[in-house]
Amino acid sequence: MWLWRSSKKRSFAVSLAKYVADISNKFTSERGAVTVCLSGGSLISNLRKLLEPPYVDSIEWSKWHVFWLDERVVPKTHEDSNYKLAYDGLLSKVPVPSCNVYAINDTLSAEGAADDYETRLRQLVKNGIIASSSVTGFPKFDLMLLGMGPDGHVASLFPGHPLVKENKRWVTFIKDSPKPPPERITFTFPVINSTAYAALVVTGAAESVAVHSALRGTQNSPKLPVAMVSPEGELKWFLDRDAASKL
Ligand SMILES: O=C(O)[C@H](O)[C@@H](O)[C@H](O)[C@H](O)COP(=O)(O)O
Repeated sequence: MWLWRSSKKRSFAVSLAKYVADISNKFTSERGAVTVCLSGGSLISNLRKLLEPPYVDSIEWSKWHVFWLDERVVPKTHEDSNYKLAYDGLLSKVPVPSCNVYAINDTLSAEGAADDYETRLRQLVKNGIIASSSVTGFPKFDLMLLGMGPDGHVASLFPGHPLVKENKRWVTFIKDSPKPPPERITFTFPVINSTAYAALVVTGAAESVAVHSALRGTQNSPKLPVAMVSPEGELKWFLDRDAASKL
């Protein structure tokens, strides 16, 4: 595990952009594609430096395949949509082919959208776009960019919710999310923990208690979802000064 903490907002976003660009370049040169999973929340604005030189020019955007770790079950045009957030803030500004952007089917119910997303992922594993973990048999994405909520949730896996224990499905759904809106789909922990690279990108003082619990907690501390992120590959934390203030 690797931890990056910042005292300046600017260098935080630059370090994150460099990390994403380096991983992108590694996979696009090694296998001609990179699979990148996004979250909602503050992540997209934290990726803002990707839109500036040298990163914007060094990344082979045409080889990006973009997925969502979790998505709210709302139309793609809705203000709550994680797709819309990423499209407006990042994807509309870089040349990722639209056929490589895997949004949920927003005409389906939560259950239907989760089933449909999993089916599409299975097809992409068959086609070799998404790698497969020889250790777990679950899909092995190249890079997952995770946010974390003040309660320690990641993706739409919330503390104390039975979904944190799901160990068969790749994608599942929740209809009682404590963070609105209530209906979402989410990757499960076996998928998150099969990834090659994972970054936990956390900003803000409200998150500092959960950051402390995950990184410095004792055996008696409650096991937050964020503390269950334990990828097959490499995990890096990117913390701004406020999020790291209790460490
Ligand atoms: O759809 C969502 O709600 C997000 O994907 C969610 O899991 C997010 O990553 C965290 O809640 C952190 O959000 P902030 O970065 O805004 O704290």
